[in-house]
Amino acid sequence: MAEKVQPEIEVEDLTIGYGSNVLQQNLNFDVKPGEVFGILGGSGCGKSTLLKHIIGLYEPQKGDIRIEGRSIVSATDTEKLEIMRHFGVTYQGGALFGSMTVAENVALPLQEYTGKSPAEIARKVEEKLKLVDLGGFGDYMPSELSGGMRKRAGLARAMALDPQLLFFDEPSAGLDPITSADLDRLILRMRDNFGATIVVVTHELDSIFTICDRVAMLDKTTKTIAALGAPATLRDTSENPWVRAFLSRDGLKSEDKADVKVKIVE
Ligand SMILES: Nc1ncnc2c1ncn2[C@@H]1O[C@H](COP(=O)(O)OP(=O)(O)OP(=O)(O)O)[C@@H](O)[C@H]1O
Repeated sequence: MAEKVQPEIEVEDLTIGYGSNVLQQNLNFDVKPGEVFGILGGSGCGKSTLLKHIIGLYEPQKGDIRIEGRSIVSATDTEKLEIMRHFGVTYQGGALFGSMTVAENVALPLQEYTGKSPAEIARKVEEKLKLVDLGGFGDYMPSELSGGMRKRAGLARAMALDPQLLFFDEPSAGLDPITSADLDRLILRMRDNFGATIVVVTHELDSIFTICDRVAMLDKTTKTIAALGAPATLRDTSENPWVRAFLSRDGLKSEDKADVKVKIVE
């Protein structure tokens, strides 16, 4: 009998929003260990907000989120910090501190969370920079790097503590297609060589099919998950025309548009 593996992340009956405004409700899904899981949906449907809830930055209006079995919603501040130590996050712009060198940026989590000596930290920083093909760039300032290099430096910082769980918000936004494909390869390397579990918010269709094992598609109209599964399967077999259109380059066909209206009226 197959061994039952505990999900890395469990999202249960989750409702999220700001103030009394509900963005998404009744969200239920798991992220399994070692998978790349995509959060998709139209602009403003609440993808980044969901990610921020999962990493414990916001409190949900309702429901629970468990990371490796531990609720990040009901955790005390100390417990939350302990859970947060186990994962790495990169934000949209790479979010490096502009007044620090690349190496100093990557060293930050190591200085904050480990008792490593400066020499050990320097070794670890160079190892992580090499991993993202930025070996030798430690002394550069973020402003001296290209957009793609800054994103990779952000990734190196997110990986400084060797987390098993990584979160990326729009990793390839604003990058040219080649740089974006490099970043995709890097994400797959994290999964395949280090067994990392990765949650990614993305718009890029190429990326979705290249890196995501499964996706959750958030619908802005119904305010909940429209589809959950492997992106190619959803594109080819979903009964929801919006889901098929979103995942294909065709856009909505006219008969599907009529279908969507009917569904909304229902
Ligand atoms: N701190 C905040 N306070 C109030 N409203 C917010 C806040 N952050 C985001 N919003 C609003 O919540 C909605 C969803 O935002 P969010 O960034 O989660 O969407 P998204 O799906 O990630 O969008 P995009 O694809 O455009 O980045 C938007 O209408 C946004 O203006």
